[in-house]
Amino acid sequence: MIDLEVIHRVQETLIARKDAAPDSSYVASLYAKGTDAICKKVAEEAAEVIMAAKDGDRLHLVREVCDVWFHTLVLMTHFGIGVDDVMMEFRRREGISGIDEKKSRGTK
Ligand SMILES: N=c1c2ncn([C@@H]3O[C@H](COP(=O)(O)OP(=O)(O)OP(=O)(O)O)[C@@H](O)[C@H]3O)c2ncn1[C@@H]1O[C@H](COP(=O)(O)O)[C@@H](O)[C@H]1O
Repeated sequence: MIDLEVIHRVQETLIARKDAAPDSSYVASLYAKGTDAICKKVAEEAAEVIMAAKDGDRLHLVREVCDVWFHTLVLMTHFGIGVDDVMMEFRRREGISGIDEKKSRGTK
């Protein structure tokens, strides 16, 4: 299993891009366009994930999922949310997952 090191590394780059000139990189230009433009990219990439899921090409789907994760990471970084914040939320949900498992078995 590959750990989350790569995502942390990419987020470090995204943090550094906050101080970069808008025309110096793709991410810096997205920050300069603002929240609406970043959200639009997330929505576009999510739509592309759906299309890839329907065309049945596994590699295409992996690449589109990577695009949506990446643009979500840009959005998170724009709002000062770290990878660890989301990992903590996953861990919290793991702690309550027993309740959901019972529900899915119909035992309440
Ligand atoms: N992981 C990525 C990554 N994934 C996708 N993209 C870019 O996201 C853009 C949008 O993808 P699209 O499929 O919509 O392509 P497009 O139609 O050309 O894009 P638009 O003109 O519509 O915005 C493309 O330009 C991709 O190159 C990425 N750009 C950067 N990264 C990472 O972010 C770091 C910082 O990037 P820069 O700020 O560009 O140096 C890089 O070192 C990488 O690690």
